[in-house]
Order: sequence, then C-alpha cells, then structure tokens
Amino acid sequence: MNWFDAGDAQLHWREDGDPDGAPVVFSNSLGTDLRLWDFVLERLPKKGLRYIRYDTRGHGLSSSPDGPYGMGALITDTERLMDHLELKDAVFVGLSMGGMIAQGLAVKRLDLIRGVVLSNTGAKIGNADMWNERIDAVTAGGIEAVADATMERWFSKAFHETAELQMWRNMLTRQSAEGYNACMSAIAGTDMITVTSGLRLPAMGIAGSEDGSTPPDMVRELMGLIPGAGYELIRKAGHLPCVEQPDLYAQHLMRFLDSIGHGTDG
Ligand SMILES: O=C(O)CCC(=O)CC(=O)O
Repeated sequence: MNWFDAGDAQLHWREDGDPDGAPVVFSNSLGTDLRLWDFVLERLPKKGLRYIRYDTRGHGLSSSPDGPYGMGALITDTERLMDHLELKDAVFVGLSMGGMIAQGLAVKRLDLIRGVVLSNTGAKIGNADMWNERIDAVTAGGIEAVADATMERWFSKAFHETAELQMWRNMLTRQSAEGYNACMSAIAGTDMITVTSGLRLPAMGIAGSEDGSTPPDMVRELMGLIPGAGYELIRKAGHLPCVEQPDLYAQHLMRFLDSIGHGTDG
C-alpha cells in the first residue's frame, strides 16, 4: 500500500507490471477507485510496461480535503505524484473525470506525457444545472440517493442482469459523499475545449455504445480537437468499458501503445 503526500491531499497509489518498463498511468472516473482498472491490468503484459494508478482525492483510500475542488487541484495532485515517482513520457489513460485530468496535465506538463487515452470523457461534461442538481441530491440523501440512476448511466442493459452490478454500486456508495460532491464541482467548472484544441500528441479516444454519462458523440467530438487522434467504440458497454469489456479495452490500449512504440522501443 503506497501513500503520497501531495500537499493538501494524501494520495493512495499502486504500482504493477515491470518496474523498469515504460510508464502507463491510469486515472479514475467520478465515484470509483483504482480497482476500476483491475480487469484490464490482468490482461496487460507483465514485462516492458509499468502501471501506476491512484485514487483521486475525495475517493478510495486517498484523503478527502474540504471541497469544493477545482480541476486544477486534481491535475496538480497527479503532477506531484508523477514527479515524485520520477515518471516522464508516460502514456496517460484517463476515464471521464480522469480524462479531464489527462487533458489538463498534457496541456500543463507535456514533458510528463507521451500520449493520452481519453476514455469515456469530454472537453466539457454536462452543465451547471445538472451538476448542481446532483450535488444537492447527494447533500440531502447521500450517494445512495443517486446510485440507481448512476448505475443506469454506467452500465449496459445486459450488465444490469449480472450479480456484479452490486459490487460496483457498493464501490460508488462507499465513496466519501463530501469527496464525491467536491469532485463534481471540479467537473462542473471544467471546459477544456480551447486548451485541448492546442494539444499535439498521440491520442486515442474510447467510447462505450451505451454510455449514459459521456455518450460516443461527446468522445468523438473531443478527439476531433486533436489532429491525428484515433477513436474506438466499444459495443455492449456503458460508461465503464474497462469493466464490461476488459478484453477489448486491453486490446485497444495495447494497439495504441504498440503504435507509438511504448514499451517496445527500448
Ligand atoms: O464519470 C465521471 O468521472 C463523470 C461523469 C459522470 O457523471 C459519471 C456518472 O454518470 O456518474
């Protein structure tokens, strides 16, 4: 178990794979912790690549400083963790909120980032009314109050028939309500359209055909901002295709890494 003091937040992080390998950093979505990536990591090679993941502040085992947060704080946490671990030229895989962190970090510290996978995310997600409504609901009734609706957005119809759904619902409802709300404020205040349009780096988007949070059109539009970016649509998956379709997710990720020689170019 690893714990890093990022200043006003303490971050829980984990490392897998080859300690001497090329770094791949994973960043989670709202309401999840670093276990989000378990199924994908099981399918990735043990040699040549070093996998780093962490719990965003307000989530998992990381601390939950008083909110609201700005996206800048979430980006700075990640920057500090990567500096602490002396990571350079990493491929950064960010899902939803994690994808916003990826965009901001690439704009701020391109030296840290060799390429980005922007999964189930956008340059801007939702609008102020939508986020304020959800923050109010959680303030009044806790995360439980929004959990069923969230499962509808996160997972495909078929996944709702599985017993596993309850596990992910538990992950959501066991997050800190204060941390969850504080991160919603960060997303609500984020619009990356202008800055992401200036990014020039290898990039791939991943969307889920049944994503009720960040639908395929939103991801396609985002990838249209970055010249040369790839785009993959994963069918039979909602907002978390790394959970529902980990084989395909790992295959797309490996294809992207291979296409830029990450982990194979010495
Ligand atoms: O998943 C995220 O990081 C933000 C997008 C969202 O609202 C997810 C959800 O529907 O709960």
